[in-house]
Amino acid sequence: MAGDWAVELHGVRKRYGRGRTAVHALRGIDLTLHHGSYTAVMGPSGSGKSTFLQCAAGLDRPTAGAVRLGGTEITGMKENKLTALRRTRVGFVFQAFNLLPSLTVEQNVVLPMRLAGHRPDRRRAAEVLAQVGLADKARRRPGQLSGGQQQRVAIARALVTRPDVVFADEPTGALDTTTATEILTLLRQAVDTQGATVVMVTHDPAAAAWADRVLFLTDGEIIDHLDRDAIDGPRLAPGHPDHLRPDRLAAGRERGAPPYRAHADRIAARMTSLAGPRARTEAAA
Ligand SMILES: Nc1ncnc2c1ncn2[C@@H]1O[C@H](COP(=O)(O)OP(=O)(O)OP(=O)(O)O)[C@@H](O)[C@H]1O
Repeated sequence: MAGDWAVELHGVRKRYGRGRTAVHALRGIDLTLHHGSYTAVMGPSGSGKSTFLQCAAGLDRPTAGAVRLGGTEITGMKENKLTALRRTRVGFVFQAFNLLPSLTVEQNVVLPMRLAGHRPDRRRAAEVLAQVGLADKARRRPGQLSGGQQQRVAIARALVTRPDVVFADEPTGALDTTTATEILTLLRQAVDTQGATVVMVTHDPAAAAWADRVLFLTDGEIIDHLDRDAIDGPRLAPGHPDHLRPDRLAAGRERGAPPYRAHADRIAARMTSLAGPRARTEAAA
Protein backbone atom coordinates (compact mmCIF):
# COMPACT_ATOMS: atom_id res chain seq x y z
CA MET A 1 0.00 0.00 0.00
CA ALA A 2 1.39 3.41 -0.98
CA GLY A 3 0.63 4.90 2.46
CA ASP A 4 2.96 2.40 4.13
CA TRP A 5 5.99 4.34 2.92
CA ALA A 6 7.11 7.59 4.47
CA VAL A 7 9.25 8.51 1.46
CA GLU A 8 9.30 7.16 -2.09
CA LEU A 9 11.53 8.24 -4.94
CA HIS A 10 11.02 6.60 -8.31
CA GLY A 11 13.49 7.26 -11.14
CA VAL A 12 14.32 10.70 -9.78
CA ARG A 13 16.69 12.69 -11.96
CA LYS A 14 17.87 16.25 -11.57
CA ARG A 15 19.73 18.18 -14.22
CA TYR A 16 21.02 21.70 -13.74
CA GLY A 17 21.41 23.70 -16.94
CA ARG A 18 21.22 22.41 -20.50
CA GLY A 19 23.36 21.23 -23.36
CA ARG A 20 27.11 20.83 -22.98
CA THR A 21 27.22 22.61 -19.62
CA ALA A 22 24.40 20.52 -18.08
CA VAL A 23 25.17 18.93 -14.71
CA HIS A 24 23.41 15.64 -13.99
CA ALA A 25 23.19 15.92 -10.20
CA LEU A 26 20.81 12.93 -9.73
CA ARG A 27 20.86 10.13 -12.29
CA GLY A 28 17.86 7.97 -11.40
CA ILE A 29 17.25 7.51 -7.68
CA ASP A 30 14.89 4.71 -6.61
CA LEU A 31 14.26 4.57 -2.91
CA THR A 32 11.49 3.63 -0.48
CA LEU A 33 11.75 4.39 3.24
CA HIS A 34 9.51 2.92 5.94
CA HIS A 35 7.81 4.99 8.59
CA GLY A 36 9.99 4.75 11.69
CA SER A 37 13.24 4.37 9.76
CA TYR A 38 16.47 6.32 10.20
CA THR A 39 18.55 6.76 7.05
CA ALA A 40 21.88 8.52 6.62
CA VAL A 41 23.04 9.77 3.23
CA MET A 42 26.77 10.07 2.62
CA GLY A 43 28.91 10.72 -0.41
CA PRO A 44 31.85 12.75 -1.64
CA SER A 45 31.48 16.49 -2.17
CA GLY A 46 29.40 17.15 -5.28
CA SER A 47 27.87 13.64 -5.29
CA GLY A 48 24.32 15.05 -5.10
CA LYS A 49 23.43 14.83 -1.39
CA SER A 50 21.94 18.33 -1.13
CA THR A 51 20.12 17.91 -4.43
CA PHE A 52 18.71 14.59 -3.19
CA LEU A 53 17.50 16.21 0.02
CA GLN A 54 15.97 19.19 -1.80
CA CYS A 55 14.09 16.97 -4.26
CA ALA A 56 12.97 14.43 -1.64
CA ALA A 57 11.70 17.22 0.65
CA GLY A 58 9.80 19.05 -2.09
CA LEU A 59 12.09 22.09 -1.87
CA ASP A 60 13.15 21.61 -5.49
CA ARG A 61 11.56 19.81 -8.41
CA PRO A 62 13.19 16.82 -10.10
CA THR A 63 13.77 16.98 -13.87
CA ALA A 64 12.20 13.51 -14.15
CA GLY A 65 10.72 10.85 -11.89
CA ALA A 66 8.28 10.92 -8.99
CA VAL A 67 8.46 11.72 -5.27
CA ARG A 68 5.83 10.68 -2.73
CA LEU A 69 5.68 11.68 0.92
CA GLY A 70 3.38 9.67 3.18
CA GLY A 71 1.75 8.23 0.05
CA THR A 72 1.04 11.68 -1.47
CA GLU A 73 2.51 12.34 -4.87
CA ILE A 74 4.24 15.73 -4.71
CA THR A 75 5.66 15.76 -8.22
CA GLY A 76 3.72 18.31 -10.23
CA MET A 77 1.88 19.61 -7.18
CA LYS A 78 1.04 23.33 -7.32
CA GLU A 79 3.48 25.48 -5.35
CA ASN A 80 0.99 26.67 -2.71
CA LYS A 81 -0.21 23.13 -2.04
CA LEU A 82 3.37 21.89 -1.86
CA THR A 83 4.29 24.66 0.60
CA ALA A 84 1.33 23.73 2.82
CA LEU A 85 2.33 20.06 2.69
CA ARG A 86 5.95 20.87 3.61
CA ARG A 87 4.78 22.86 6.64
CA THR A 88 2.76 20.06 8.17
CA ARG A 89 4.16 16.81 6.80
CA VAL A 90 7.88 17.51 6.58
CA GLY A 91 10.23 18.59 9.38
CA PHE A 92 13.60 20.21 8.76
CA VAL A 93 16.75 20.39 10.85
CA PHE A 94 19.67 22.39 9.41
CA GLN A 95 23.31 22.74 10.36
CA ALA A 96 22.80 26.42 11.24
CA PHE A 97 19.65 25.78 13.39
CA ASN A 98 17.63 28.40 11.42
CA LEU A 99 15.59 29.65 14.39
CA LEU A 100 13.98 33.09 14.37
CA PRO A 101 15.91 35.16 16.94
CA SER A 102 13.04 37.53 17.78
CA LEU A 103 10.67 34.72 18.74
CA THR A 104 10.73 32.75 21.97
CA VAL A 105 11.63 29.07 21.97
CA GLU A 106 7.95 28.12 22.21
CA GLN A 107 7.01 30.50 19.38
CA ASN A 108 9.74 28.98 17.21
CA VAL A 109 8.44 25.49 17.95
CA VAL A 110 4.83 26.28 17.03
CA LEU A 111 5.85 28.25 13.91
CA PRO A 112 5.12 25.38 11.47
CA MET A 113 1.54 25.24 12.86
CA ARG A 114 1.08 29.01 12.54
CA LEU A 115 2.50 29.08 9.01
CA ALA A 116 0.12 26.27 8.05
CA GLY A 117 -2.77 28.43 9.34
CA HIS A 118 -3.47 26.20 12.34
CA ARG A 119 -3.93 27.36 15.91
CA PRO A 120 -0.66 26.83 17.79
CA ASP A 121 -1.01 23.77 20.01
CA ARG A 122 0.87 24.85 23.14
CA ARG A 123 0.35 21.48 24.81
CA ARG A 124 2.03 19.73 21.92
CA ALA A 125 4.83 22.33 22.01
CA ALA A 126 5.38 21.61 25.71
CA GLU A 127 5.42 17.89 24.95
CA VAL A 128 8.14 18.12 22.26
CA LEU A 129 10.17 20.60 24.32
CA ALA A 130 10.09 18.14 27.21
CA GLN A 131 11.11 15.39 24.80
CA VAL A 132 14.26 17.32 23.86
CA GLY A 133 14.99 18.27 27.49
CA LEU A 134 14.05 21.96 27.24
CA ALA A 135 10.78 22.05 29.19
CA ASP A 136 12.07 24.99 31.25
CA LYS A 137 13.32 27.08 28.29
CA ALA A 138 10.03 27.85 26.50
CA ARG A 139 10.19 31.60 27.22
CA ARG A 140 13.86 32.07 26.32
CA ARG A 141 15.04 33.48 23.00
CA PRO A 142 17.42 31.45 20.82
CA GLY A 143 20.27 33.93 21.51
CA GLN A 144 20.12 32.96 25.20
CA LEU A 145 20.76 29.29 24.43
CA SER A 146 23.88 27.26 23.57
CA GLY A 147 24.31 25.85 20.07
CA GLY A 148 23.28 22.38 21.23
CA GLN A 149 20.18 23.79 22.94
CA GLN A 150 19.27 25.71 19.78
CA GLN A 151 19.53 22.52 17.75
CA ARG A 152 17.24 20.82 20.30
CA VAL A 153 14.68 23.57 19.68
CA ALA A 154 15.03 22.93 15.94
CA ILE A 155 14.37 19.22 16.54
CA ALA A 156 11.30 20.05 18.65
CA ARG A 157 10.07 22.32 15.83
CA ALA A 158 10.69 19.57 13.28
CA LEU A 159 8.69 17.05 15.32
CA VAL A 160 5.82 19.26 16.50
CA THR A 161 3.42 18.45 13.64
CA ARG A 162 4.23 14.69 13.73
CA PRO A 163 5.47 14.90 10.13
CA ASP A 164 5.82 11.97 7.74
CA VAL A 165 9.56 12.60 7.60
CA VAL A 166 12.25 14.78 9.16
CA PHE A 167 15.06 15.82 6.82
CA ALA A 168 18.26 16.73 8.64
CA ASP A 169 21.07 18.43 6.71
CA GLU A 170 24.39 18.08 8.60
CA PRO A 171 22.54 18.54 11.94
CA THR A 172 25.74 18.09 13.97
CA GLY A 173 28.06 19.99 11.62
CA ALA A 174 28.29 23.06 13.87
CA LEU A 175 28.53 21.19 17.18
CA ASP A 176 31.32 19.71 19.32
CA THR A 177 31.46 15.91 19.67
CA THR A 178 29.66 15.68 23.03
CA THR A 179 26.84 17.99 21.95
CA ALA A 180 26.62 16.19 18.60
CA THR A 181 26.12 12.90 20.46
CA GLU A 182 23.26 14.46 22.45
CA ILE A 183 21.58 15.62 19.24
CA LEU A 184 22.03 12.22 17.57
CA THR A 185 20.59 10.56 20.69
CA LEU A 186 17.47 12.74 20.39
CA LEU A 187 16.98 11.92 16.71
CA ARG A 188 17.46 8.22 17.46
CA GLN A 189 14.94 8.40 20.31
CA ALA A 190 12.42 10.22 18.09
CA VAL A 191 12.64 7.27 15.70
CA ASP A 192 12.63 4.55 18.36
CA THR A 193 10.02 5.90 20.74
CA GLN A 194 7.78 8.12 18.56
CA GLY A 195 8.06 6.26 15.26
CA ALA A 196 9.49 9.36 13.53
CA THR A 197 11.18 8.89 10.15
CA VAL A 198 14.55 10.61 9.76
CA VAL A 199 16.69 11.17 6.66
CA MET A 200 20.02 12.75 7.52
CA VAL A 201 22.75 14.02 5.21
CA THR A 202 26.13 13.95 6.91
CA HIS A 203 29.86 13.93 6.18
CA ASP A 204 30.58 12.32 9.54
CA PRO A 205 30.78 8.50 9.74
CA ALA A 206 30.28 8.68 13.53
CA ALA A 207 26.96 10.48 12.97
CA ALA A 208 25.93 8.12 10.16
CA ALA A 209 26.57 5.14 12.48
CA TRP A 210 23.39 6.08 14.39
CA ALA A 211 21.18 5.40 11.37
CA ASP A 212 19.57 2.05 10.54
CA ARG A 213 20.94 2.30 7.03
CA VAL A 214 23.64 4.40 5.39
CA LEU A 215 23.20 5.16 1.68
CA PHE A 216 26.29 6.02 -0.33
CA LEU A 217 25.79 8.46 -3.17
CA THR A 218 28.36 8.91 -5.93
CA ASP A 219 27.90 11.01 -9.07
CA GLY A 220 24.15 11.23 -8.54
CA GLU A 221 23.54 7.53 -7.95
CA ILE A 222 23.07 5.40 -4.83
CA ILE A 223 25.79 2.86 -5.37
CA ASP A 224 25.96 1.12 -2.01
CA HIS A 225 24.49 0.86 1.50
CA LEU A 226 25.44 -0.40 4.96
CA ASP A 227 22.93 -1.57 7.58
CA ARG A 228 23.26 -1.29 11.34
CA ASP A 229 21.47 -4.60 11.90
CA ALA A 230 24.79 -6.26 11.28
CA ILE A 231 26.06 -4.98 14.64
CA ASP A 232 22.86 -4.43 16.60
CA GLY A 233 20.65 -7.31 15.64
CA PRO A 234 17.11 -6.59 14.43
CA ARG A 235 15.57 -3.36 15.72
CA LEU A 236 12.72 -3.18 18.17
CA ALA A 237 9.53 -1.79 16.63
CA PRO A 238 8.99 1.96 17.11
CA GLY A 239 7.19 2.63 20.38
CA HIS A 240 8.26 -0.72 21.89
CA PRO A 241 8.50 -0.19 25.67
CA ASP A 242 11.96 -1.80 25.79
CA HIS A 243 13.38 1.26 24.00
CA LEU A 244 13.04 3.06 27.34
CA ARG A 245 14.71 0.33 29.41
CA PRO A 246 17.53 1.98 31.38
CA ASP A 247 20.15 -0.43 29.99
CA ARG A 248 19.15 0.38 26.38
CA LEU A 249 19.19 4.14 27.07
CA ALA A 250 22.60 3.73 28.69
CA ALA A 251 23.76 1.75 25.65
CA GLY A 252 22.54 4.67 23.50
CA ARG A 253 24.73 7.05 25.45
CA GLU A 254 27.66 4.73 24.83
CA ARG A 255 27.34 5.00 21.08
CA GLY A 256 30.83 6.43 20.92
CA ALA A 257 32.11 3.11 22.27
CA PRO A 258 32.46 -0.21 20.41
CA PRO A 259 30.67 -1.74 18.57
CA TYR A 260 29.32 1.61 17.30
CA ARG A 261 32.82 2.89 16.79
CA ALA A 262 33.57 -0.23 14.75
CA HIS A 263 30.47 0.46 12.64
CA ALA A 264 31.56 4.09 12.14
CA ASP A 265 34.98 2.77 11.08
CA ARG A 266 33.31 0.50 8.51
CA ILE A 267 31.32 3.47 7.17
CA ALA A 268 34.49 5.58 6.98
CA ALA A 269 36.29 2.78 5.12
CA ARG A 270 33.42 2.51 2.63
CA MET A 271 33.53 6.28 2.11
CA THR A 272 37.26 6.16 1.45
CA SER A 273 36.78 3.41 -1.11
CA LEU A 274 34.14 5.55 -2.85
CA ALA A 275 36.25 8.68 -2.82
CA GLY A 276 39.38 6.87 -4.03
CA PRO A 277 38.76 6.28 -7.75
CA ARG A 278 37.02 9.65 -8.07
CA ALA A 279 39.90 11.46 -6.43
CA ARG A 280 42.33 9.63 -8.75
CA THR A 281 40.26 10.64 -11.79
CA GLU A 282 40.29 14.27 -10.67
CA ALA A 283 44.00 14.10 -9.95
CA ALA A 284 44.59 12.65 -13.42
CA ALA A 285 42.46 15.36 -15.07
N1 LIG B 1 21.98 25.33 -8.65
C1 LIG B 1 22.90 24.61 -9.29
N2 LIG B 1 23.26 24.89 -10.57
C2 LIG B 1 24.17 24.16 -11.23
N3 LIG B 1 24.78 23.07 -10.70
C3 LIG B 1 24.46 22.73 -9.45
C4 LIG B 1 23.51 23.47 -8.68
N4 LIG B 1 23.41 22.89 -7.46
C5 LIG B 1 24.25 21.83 -7.47
N5 LIG B 1 24.89 21.73 -8.64
C6 LIG B 1 25.85 20.70 -9.06
O1 LIG B 1 25.22 19.43 -8.87
C7 LIG B 1 26.14 18.48 -8.35
C8 LIG B 1 25.61 17.94 -7.02
O2 LIG B 1 25.65 19.01 -6.08
P1 LIG B 1 25.16 18.85 -4.56
O3 LIG B 1 25.25 20.19 -3.93
O4 LIG B 1 23.85 18.16 -4.56
O5 LIG B 1 26.27 17.87 -3.97
P2 LIG B 1 26.63 17.53 -2.44
O6 LIG B 1 26.92 16.07 -2.42
O7 LIG B 1 25.56 18.04 -1.55
O8 LIG B 1 27.97 18.35 -2.22
P3 LIG B 1 28.63 18.91 -0.85
O9 LIG B 1 28.95 17.72 0.00
O10 LIG B 1 29.87 19.60 -1.34
O11 LIG B 1 27.63 19.84 -0.22
C9 LIG B 1 27.48 19.20 -8.26
O12 LIG B 1 28.23 18.94 -9.42
C10 LIG B 1 27.08 20.66 -8.17
O13 LIG B 1 28.12 21.48 -8.69
